Amino acid sequence: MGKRKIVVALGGNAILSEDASAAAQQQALKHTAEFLVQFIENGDDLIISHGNGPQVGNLLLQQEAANSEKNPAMPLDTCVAMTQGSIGYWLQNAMNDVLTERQLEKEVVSLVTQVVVDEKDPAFEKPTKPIGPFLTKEEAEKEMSHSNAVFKEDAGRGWRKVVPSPKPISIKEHKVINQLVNSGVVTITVGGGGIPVVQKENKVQGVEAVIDKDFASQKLAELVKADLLVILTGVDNVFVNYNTPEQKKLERVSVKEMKQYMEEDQFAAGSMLPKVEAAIQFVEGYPEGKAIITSLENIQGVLTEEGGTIITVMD
Ligand SMILES: Nc1ncnc2c1ncn2[C@@H]1O[C@H](COP(=O)(O)OP(=O)(O)O)[C@@H](O)[C@H]1O
Ligand SMILES: NC(=O)OP(=O)(O)O
Repeated sequence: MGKRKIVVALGGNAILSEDASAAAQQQALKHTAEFLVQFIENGDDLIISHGNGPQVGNLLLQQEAANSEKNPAMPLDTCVAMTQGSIGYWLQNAMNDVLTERQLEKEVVSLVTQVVVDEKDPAFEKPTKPIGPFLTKEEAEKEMSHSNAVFKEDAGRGWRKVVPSPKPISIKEHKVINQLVNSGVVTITVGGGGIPVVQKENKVQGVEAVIDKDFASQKLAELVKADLLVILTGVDNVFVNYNTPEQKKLERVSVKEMKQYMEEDQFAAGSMLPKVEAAIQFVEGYPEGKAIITSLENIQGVLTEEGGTIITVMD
């Protein structure tokens, strides 16, 4: 397999388990880096993106708890920037440590990245992006009774705060990201879906939202003309009839077939559906590209392009 330009989007389990301490997240990222380094050993050029849903929600709670006139809570765009920075810092060092252990010479950088959205995006009227901890129904109802916050049930896993999640239109730093990756630098970018901004003439202005990292990664893969968009999550494959006795794993799938499954409601909103939609959008917009949805543990399958769920425009 020749050298490829790959955008890898890291799912929640690559960063956070039960323990939300900095030390535990750094440890989880070290484990993740041990898998990711296989792309570098394979000679691929790597761009890494990651989520921030649990972290940005936790940070908002900390902001609210300490809010005072002298120490005001930061707005959501700034909280996204803060989590992009902290996770990028952990991941950059985790990658550097593993590269050093394997005696691989490679530069790694994490980049503060802003993603432009449309201020008229209907998502601002309808919050859908789950962030922060899972609550019980009773806890969520109590929170909603004394604030404007909206909580929704998240794919059978509990109740979570939801915030607007507009679609990415463009990525401010995409040219420099391309320059970095083309020079062989492992680039960590669009963390947490990117800092959401709207364009006001020649300036940008932050907006209160959390962009879905799978859509931001898709936009990035399109802008840098990646050969492969890899979406890493908690399962080796996308399934139809998921979690039922009839469940069937999907291996090589065309966009046409995937769209048929979407019509049948095979993919849960807020979990697998955005990944499938991002994969479809990438290969439709850039038919030379391929998208793979799989787990971190199955990177060997990605290296050979034989494992995971591979989505292409071809029938
Ligand atoms: N049809 C499906 N096929 C496979 N997994 C599915 C499906 N529907 C829902 N899921 C669940 O969605 C999860 C991925 O979503 P989520 O955990 O929100 O993403 P992330 O890894 O980005 O944090 C999978 O680990 C799986 O539990
Ligand atoms: N921003 C984002 O999509 O985060 P998660 O993947 O953690 O939900």
